[in-house]
Amino acid sequence: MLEMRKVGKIYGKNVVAVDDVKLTLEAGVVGLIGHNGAGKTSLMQMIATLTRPTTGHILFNGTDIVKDPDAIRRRLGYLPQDFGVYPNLSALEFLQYFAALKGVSDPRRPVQVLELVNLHGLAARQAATFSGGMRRRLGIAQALLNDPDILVVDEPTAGLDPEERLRFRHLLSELGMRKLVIVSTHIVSDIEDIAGSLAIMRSGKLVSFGTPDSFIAKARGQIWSATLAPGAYEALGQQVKVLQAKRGAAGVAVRIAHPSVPCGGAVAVEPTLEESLMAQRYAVRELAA
Ligand SMILES: Nc1ncnc2c1ncn2[C@@H]1O[C@H](COP(=O)(O)OP(=O)(O)OP(=O)(O)O)[C@@H](O)[C@H]1O
Repeated sequence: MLEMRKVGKIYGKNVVAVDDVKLTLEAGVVGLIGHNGAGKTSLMQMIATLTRPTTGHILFNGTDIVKDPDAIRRRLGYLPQDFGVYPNLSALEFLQYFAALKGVSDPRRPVQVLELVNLHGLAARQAATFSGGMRRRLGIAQALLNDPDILVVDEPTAGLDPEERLRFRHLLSELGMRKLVIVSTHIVSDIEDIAGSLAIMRSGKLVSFGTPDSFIAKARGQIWSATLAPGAYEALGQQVKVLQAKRGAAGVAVRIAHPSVPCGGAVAVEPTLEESLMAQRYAVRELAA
């Protein structure tokens, strides 16, 4: 459905934002994971035809989207990172406005998409009074107006509370049953239960692509749990990669990524997806010690 052939993006003379990305995607949820500045937004903007690749080609159902951007624009929904709402319009008016801009002529469609994102009870309310999660859902509703085959969503859960995150995840997961949903994030937990595949970007390159299980399988036998005295914890922290540390009465409970037994008393544990990605230096998390 969507094929990236050696796609590159250079800003100005020498900022390489995306570097030689080759990837073919079909329906399902794809998590695009990478640190800040990895090139996720740049890649998504090229898919959304908001900017052109400097090198390479992107094909949608076999058609080059630079030569024929309308081929994908008609079938695409895009929720940018900095999506804003017009403060004086109600949720329904906002969608009616976007429907007109997008040439969606069916007058029932704005109401249908409000139902899809579970905001129909708030159709008459001013979007300016919505919470962050409601605004994101309204953003998705806007992106769904044309019933797209591809939905591109950039950092959708930034600033959402846990309940809103969960609701949002369900929504993307449902949409991924029928569409290609590309979700960028640097928060692994946002997509771990819903992504069928993960594309890992670093410094503009696609460094790994696979199912969540394949990343976990690679880390199996390399994630350890141990409880250490504070002094021992500090010494060990210099030698091995500590993924998580929690101080308690019995000492510091740690989870460690290491190719072999890292210390006395360490027990091999089943890796979480986040730990698997952290072990391979694809994801980071602040340590809570
Ligand atoms: N319009 C631009 N002009 C110049 N450099 C840019 C532009 N947009 C992005 N960059 C640079 O390109 C690189 C990739 O940025 P991009 O926004 O694509 O990364 P990202 O993975 O989406 O990051 P984040 O998670 O912070 O949104 C960064 O070095 C960034 O500073």
